[in-house]
Amino acid sequence: MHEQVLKSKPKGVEPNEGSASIATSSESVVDALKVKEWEVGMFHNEVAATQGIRIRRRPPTGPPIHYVGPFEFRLENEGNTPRNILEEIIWNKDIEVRHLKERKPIGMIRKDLEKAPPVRDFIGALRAANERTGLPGLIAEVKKASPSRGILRENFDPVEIAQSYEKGGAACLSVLTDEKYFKGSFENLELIRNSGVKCPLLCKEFIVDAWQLYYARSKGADAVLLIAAVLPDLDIKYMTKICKLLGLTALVEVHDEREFDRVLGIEGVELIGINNRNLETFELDISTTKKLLEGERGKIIRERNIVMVGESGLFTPEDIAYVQEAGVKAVLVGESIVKQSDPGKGISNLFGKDISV
Ligand SMILES: O=C(O)c1ccccc1NCC(=O)[C@H](O)[C@H](O)COP(=O)(O)O
Repeated sequence: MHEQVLKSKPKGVEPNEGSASIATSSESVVDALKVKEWEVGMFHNEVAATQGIRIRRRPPTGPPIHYVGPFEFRLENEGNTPRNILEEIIWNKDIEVRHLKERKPIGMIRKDLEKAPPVRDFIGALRAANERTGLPGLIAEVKKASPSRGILRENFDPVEIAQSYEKGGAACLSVLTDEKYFKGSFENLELIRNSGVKCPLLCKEFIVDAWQLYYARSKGADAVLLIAAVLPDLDIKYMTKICKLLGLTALVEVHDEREFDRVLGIEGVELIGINNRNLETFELDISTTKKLLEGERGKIIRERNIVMVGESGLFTPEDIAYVQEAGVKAVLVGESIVKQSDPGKGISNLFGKDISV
């Protein structure tokens, strides 16, 4: 493996969490633990790689520190530098969730859960909209920014946008809660939930830990996103079970055939999204939805009555017709509607007709 010296620093200067400062015997134990953590992280990645998952999890403490005299060195190699934007988001999320968990352990969240608003039927709302309009049920996304598009809307009032979406005929809403890359927040989710908006809410987060499921529910979410490009099968199985216990709907997202086949192998999945956007390269291609639903996979979906969602890159009535023809009963749309001065009217433009009636 190619390695290069990333940084050196005198001992005692803290470079990032967990680094040792003075070489004592207790610190060599700490170092040994760090090496162990690193190895466990590697093990997780090896298991994930056997399932075709390219997104690696962050090495818990980075690679082991090497001491040379009064200096410590970390080695930069392909194992401790994110390879693409999705991997970078996931590595940051790992750190963020670790800190949030420390501040709010699961025992504390359980108390909040008792006070959480009742769960709304996410899939039921999508099916009802599809039956009512004959068009895919709309999950309208409340999103201020994204890594691929930058700022989408300067004048961003999450509640106003949510209300306008609901008035325009959205069946459900997707609320970005990631702050660093999407300028979203859990505060937005709570504000929308407490504003009188009745649409069920998807907490659009990068889930890396089951703790986040409890947290999302405690903040009023009705559904969460599980990304197959990030989560190994066992995590998806475990998390879908927890979702069921909490009453949450899991929208499991795939982007290619391999991810789709993995998800179809997991019992109890009822809602699957096909993301037309490659989250590693940002490439958009709405034929991804069609390609994945052709042949045997489409047949399985129909037999199991799974609701399919076409996600990303949908801008025109022709795009909607194209993914509907491919077999989706719902669509998840952000950019094309959130950018409109009147997002509700943006929905009519997107569908080519008023779907609120
Ligand atoms: O959109 C991005 O740049 C992005 C980057 C990394 C991870 C996820 C990302 N987007 C999430 C989504 O897929 C979209 O927010 C969602 O499907 C709506 O897409 P669009 O209608 O194209 O805004």
